[in-house]
Amino acid sequence: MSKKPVVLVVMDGVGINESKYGNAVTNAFTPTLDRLYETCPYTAIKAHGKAVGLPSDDDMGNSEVGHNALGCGQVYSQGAKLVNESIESKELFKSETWNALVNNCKDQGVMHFLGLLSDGNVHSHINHLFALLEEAKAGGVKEVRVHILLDGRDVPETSALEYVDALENKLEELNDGNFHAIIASGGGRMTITMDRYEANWPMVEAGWKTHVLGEGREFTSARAAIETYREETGVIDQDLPAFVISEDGKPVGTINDGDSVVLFNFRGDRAQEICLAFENEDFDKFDRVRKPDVMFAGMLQYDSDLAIPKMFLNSPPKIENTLTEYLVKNNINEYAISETQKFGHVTYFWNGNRAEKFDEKLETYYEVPSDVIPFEQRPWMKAAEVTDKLIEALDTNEYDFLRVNYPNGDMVGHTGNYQATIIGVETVDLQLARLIKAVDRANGILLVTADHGNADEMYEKPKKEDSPIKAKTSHTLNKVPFIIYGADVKMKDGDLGLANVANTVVKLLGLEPKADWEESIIE
Ligand SMILES: O=C(O)[C@@H](CO)OP(=O)(O)O
Ligand SMILES: [Mn+2]
Ligand SMILES: [Mn+2]
Repeated sequence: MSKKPVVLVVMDGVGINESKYGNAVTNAFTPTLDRLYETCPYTAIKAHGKAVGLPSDDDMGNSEVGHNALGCGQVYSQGAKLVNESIESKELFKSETWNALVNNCKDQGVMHFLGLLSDGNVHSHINHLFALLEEAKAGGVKEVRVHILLDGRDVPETSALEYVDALENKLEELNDGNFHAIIASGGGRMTITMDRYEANWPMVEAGWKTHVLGEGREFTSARAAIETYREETGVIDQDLPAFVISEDGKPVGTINDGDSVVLFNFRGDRAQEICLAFENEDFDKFDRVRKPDVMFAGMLQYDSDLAIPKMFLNSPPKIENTLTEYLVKNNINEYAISETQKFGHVTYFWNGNRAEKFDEKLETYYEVPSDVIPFEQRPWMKAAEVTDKLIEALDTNEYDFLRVNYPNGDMVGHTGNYQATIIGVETVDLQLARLIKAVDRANGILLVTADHGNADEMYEKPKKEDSPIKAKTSHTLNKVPFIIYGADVKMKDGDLGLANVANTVVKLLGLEPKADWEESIIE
C-alpha cells in the first residue's frame, strides 16, 4: 500500500466560470491556484443538479449534497427530490405522522408551519408549503399560522416580497368560513432560527421569542415589516430583523399547548437547533420562558443517529457505504478539520449525514471556532488558524487521509460583497501555498476541489446590456475544479462529478476501488 498521505481541500463555493464578469475567483490574485493549473493534472467536475441527486439540472449545488457526494462516491436522491416525490404521490399525507399532526390540532389547536420561504430548493421549497397548507385544509384543520424565514441567500437578495405575495395569495385562495390561515411571524434567515453547528445560539433564541412567544416588534403584515425594515436598515433579505404580526395589539400566532408544529425545511444543518428547543426537556441553551406542549415534526429527520427530530414526514436518504467506512475498514487514519461554519460539512455531511464516528481511534475531528460577525468584515475568517492545525497534523506523519473545508469563497460569497469575496478567495490561495510546502515535506498528494460554485459569480446576469450591477448571493450551477498535486496520474475525460472523487482518493491511497461507487477520475 502507498505510504503517501492524501490531503483533500474543499474550497467551499469556488467554482469555475469562464466569464470574468463579477467573477471573484478569476479576478482574485491567486498565484498558487494558477501554478497548480499550469503544472498539475486537473479537470472540471459537475457539482449541481442530477449529478448530486437533485431533482433537475436547474438546481444549483449546495454544501449538503456536495459533501454527501464527495464523501460517499455515489449519487443518492436527496431531500429536495424525496419530498417532491412523496408530495406528488401523496404518500406524505397518508403517513401516520401527518395524520397525527392533523388530528392533534383540528378540533381545538392551531397548526403552525415554520420554514424558509423561497424556491431556492437548498433548505426548502415554497411549493412544499403550499401542498401542506392545502392538505391541512382538506384534513379538517381550521386554524393555521405560518412563520416565515426570509431567504435572499439561495434566491435573489431582495426577492422576499415575491414569495410573501405568493403566500398571501395562496392563503386568500384557501381561506373560507372553515379555514383560517395567516402569516404570524418571521425574519431574515441569518438573524433568527436557522443557525447551524451551534455557532450562534442567540439566533435561535431570537427565533423562539418571535415564533413561539410572539415577542418582538409588531407589524400588521409581513409586507409592512419587510418594507419598513428595508427602509430603516437597507439590509438584504437574509439579514432583515424579526417581526411579529399582531392584531389589536396582540400577536396573532403564538405557539401554545395542544398545537401542531411542522418545520418544513428538508435540510438538516440549519434545522436541528430549533428542533432541540421544541423537543428537549432538559434544554439549557437559552431560557425558553415557556415551553409549549406541542406535537412537533420535521419535513425530514435531520439526524437519524441522534433522532432529531423524533417525528418527521419523510425519511432522509439512507446514505451508506461511505468513503470513511471503507477507509477505516482498511485501517486508514483520517483527520478532518474546518471552522465552525463548515465543521459539520466535513464531518456530518461528508459521512452521509452521520453524527457519530465509525471508529473513534481512526477518525480525528478538529473544529476552529468561527467568528460571529458578518463575514464581509473578516473575509479571511479562520483560514490561517485552520491551516496551522492541519499542517501540525500532517507533520506528525500519523494520518493517511486528511480533509479540510475552507469556507471563505462561500460564506463571504453569500454576503454579495464582491471585494470581500476576492479577499476570501485570495485567503484560500495563500493557505494552499502553505499547505503545498507541508505536503512536500510529508511526500504527500494534495487534491484541490470544491463542493459547488458561489464566488465565481458575484453579479446577477444583467437583464439588458446596460442594466445596473446587482449582487448575487446564491450558489451557482458551475462546475468545480479537481486538481491533483504530487502524483503522476492521467485524468479521464467524460462526464465526471463530485461522486467520482471518493474512488479517486481510494486509488491514490493504494486501495482497491469500489465497484459499487462512481468510477475514479484517474486512469
Ligand atoms: O448557508 C447555507 O445554509 C447554504 C445556502 O443556503 O450554503 P451551503 O450549502 O454552502 O452551506
Ligand atoms: Mn458549500
Ligand atoms: Mn453556501
